[in-house]
Amino acid sequence: MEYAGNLFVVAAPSGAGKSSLVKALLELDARLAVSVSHTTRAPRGQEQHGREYWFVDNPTFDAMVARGDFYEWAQVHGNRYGTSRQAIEARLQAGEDVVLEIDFQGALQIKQLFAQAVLIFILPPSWEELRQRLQRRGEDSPEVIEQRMANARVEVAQARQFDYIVVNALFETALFDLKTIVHAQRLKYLAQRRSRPAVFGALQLN
Ligand SMILES: Nc1nc2c(ncn2[C@@H]2O[C@H](COP(=O)(O)OP(=O)(O)O)[C@@H](O)[C@H]2O)c(=O)[nH]1
Ligand SMILES: Nc1ncnc2c1ncn2[C@@H]1O[C@H](COP(=O)(O)OP(=O)(O)O)[C@@H](O)[C@H]1O
Repeated sequence: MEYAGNLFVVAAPSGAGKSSLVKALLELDARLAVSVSHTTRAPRGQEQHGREYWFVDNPTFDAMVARGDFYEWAQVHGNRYGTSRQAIEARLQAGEDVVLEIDFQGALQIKQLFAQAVLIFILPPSWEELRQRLQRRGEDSPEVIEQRMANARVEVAQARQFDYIVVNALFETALFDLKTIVHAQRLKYLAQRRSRPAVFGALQLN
C-alpha cells in the first residue's frame, strides 16, 4: 500500500526504553503522531482508554480480527495487541507521519503491507542493563521480569531484519539517533518527489 505520509515502526524488548524514547521524540516533533493500539490486557495505574491503548475484552478483539479491522496483530507476553486501520489510515492518507510502537512480529507484518515503512529496533546496551531497567521501572514482579528477559533473547534475534538499530545506552544520544532517522526519511521522501524544493526552517519572505 502506498500513502503520502511516512510510517515509522519502533520495536524493542520490554525495558529497552522504547516508550520513553518515543514519548520524548513526539514532544520534540509536532509532525509525528503515535498510533493508539487495541489490547486485551488490563489497564495499568494511570493508563487511560483511548490514550495509551484502546482496552477491549477478548470477544471484542475476536470480532475485530474477524472483520479484518487490523493491519496487524500479535500475541505478546500473554495478551493480544493490534494496529487498527482506523488508527493510522486517515493520517497517512493526509500525508502526515505516524509512529507505531509495536512488537517485532507486528513490525514485520507492517513491512509486508507497507514496503516504505521504516523499521527501527531499540537495543539495550547489555543484558544486565536491561534487567536493571526492568527492575528500576518497578512495574513487574521478579517472575514477570525473568519471563521478559527470556522473551528478549528471542526478540533481539530479529533485530537484523530491521532497517535501523539504535542502541539506547545514553538516552540523549539514542534520542538524537531517532531524530536523525526521522529527518533522513523525510529528506529521502522529498527528494523522490522533487517537483518543488524542500524547505527547511520557517520562511518569512512574503
Ligand atoms: N504487534 C503489536 N504489538 C504491540 C501493539 N501495541 C503494543 N505492542 C507491543 O506489546 C508489547 C507489550 O506492551 P505493553 O503491554 O505496553 O508493555 P511494555 O512491554 O511494558 O511496554 C510491547 O512490545 C509493545 O510494543 C500492537 O498494536 N501490535
Ligand atoms: N538510556 C537509558 N538509560 C537509563 N535508563 C533508561 C534509559 N532509557 C530508558 N530508561 C529507563 O528504563 C526503564 C524502561 O524504559 P521504558 O521506556 O518503560 O521501556 P520499554 O517501553 O521499552 O518497555 C524506565 O524506567 C526508563 O526510565
